[in-house]
Amino acid sequence: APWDMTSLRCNFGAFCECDFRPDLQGLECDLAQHLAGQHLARALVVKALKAFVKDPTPSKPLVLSLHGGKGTGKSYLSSLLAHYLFRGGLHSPHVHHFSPGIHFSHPNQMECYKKDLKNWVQGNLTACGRSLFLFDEMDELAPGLMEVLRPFLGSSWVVYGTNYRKAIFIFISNTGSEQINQVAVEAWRSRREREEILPQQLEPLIFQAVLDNPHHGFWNSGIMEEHLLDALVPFLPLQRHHVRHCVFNELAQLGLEPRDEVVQAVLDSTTFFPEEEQLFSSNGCKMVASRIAFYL
Ligand SMILES: Nc1ncnc2c1ncn2[C@@H]1O[C@H](COP(=O)(O)OP(=O)(O)OP(=O)(O)O)[C@@H](O)[C@H]1O
Repeated sequence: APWDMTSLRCNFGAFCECDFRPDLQGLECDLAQHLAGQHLARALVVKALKAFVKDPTPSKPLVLSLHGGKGTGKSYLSSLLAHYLFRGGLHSPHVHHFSPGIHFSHPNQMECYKKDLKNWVQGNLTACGRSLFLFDEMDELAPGLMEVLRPFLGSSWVVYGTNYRKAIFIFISNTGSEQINQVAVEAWRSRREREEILPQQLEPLIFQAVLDNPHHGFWNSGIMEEHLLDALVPFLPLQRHHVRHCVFNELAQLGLEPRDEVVQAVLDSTTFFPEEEQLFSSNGCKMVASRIAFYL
């Protein structure tokens, strides 16, 4: 319709919430029930979101960087987040997902990518301040691209008529996973509970790992140095019982009862590290869905 009230209201950028419909209680419940073994990620993300959503005029966008090994739940948590924040979830027109292999695959086109990305982010923030930008596989991003994002992440940049400070940015990578895994292994060896691992213990390790990784998109971007990230969110390696939890989730999703032989078959085909103790799944829960499809 020519007088669609939502688009009319959205011209007044500062008041526009577009299809942003945060249900943080729903998110908390879902995470508590379904996200296995990530007490730190859960607490950090929920805390950051609560503060951000309740503030009608945030001083900067919410910027989260998720770190951890393969299949530990980074993408899974991101999709739940989109689901509980936006009507339409990942399919909302205000949720933008970037993958280097798909969107930035030709290194010789970097200048075009930079220009396009900047225009895309700016254009979408003009259309709706409540937008979510999700960047996958940050450690495979060509260097230089993230520089164009830097102005959007801080508190000083202004676009006329938009409130870009209401945006959410999420960056995902495996950078720091070795350090995180090492802490988890050491905790186990010194008989400390996994739940005793504190975010303060991991944060400086992840920070340094990003600074030291020339393949990470933040390399030389100034984003780390200027502390534009609101949280470095660690994902711990998953133990046997967490993988079991993933199998139960997956079976429930398919409308099936838990079955011991399926759980056992998935666990038997999972590899664990370290070599001696066989504590943590090498691929987290990544193979669970396809293995189940195979064993059913
Ligand atoms: N902690 C978890 N709790 C419950 N399910 C999980 C968890 N981790 C992974 N899964 C399941 O495994 C699938 C794959 O995990 P996901 O894509 O989130 O991994 P990732 O951390 O993003 O890995 P990668 O670094 O390889 O992209 C998810 O879709 C989910 O079904």
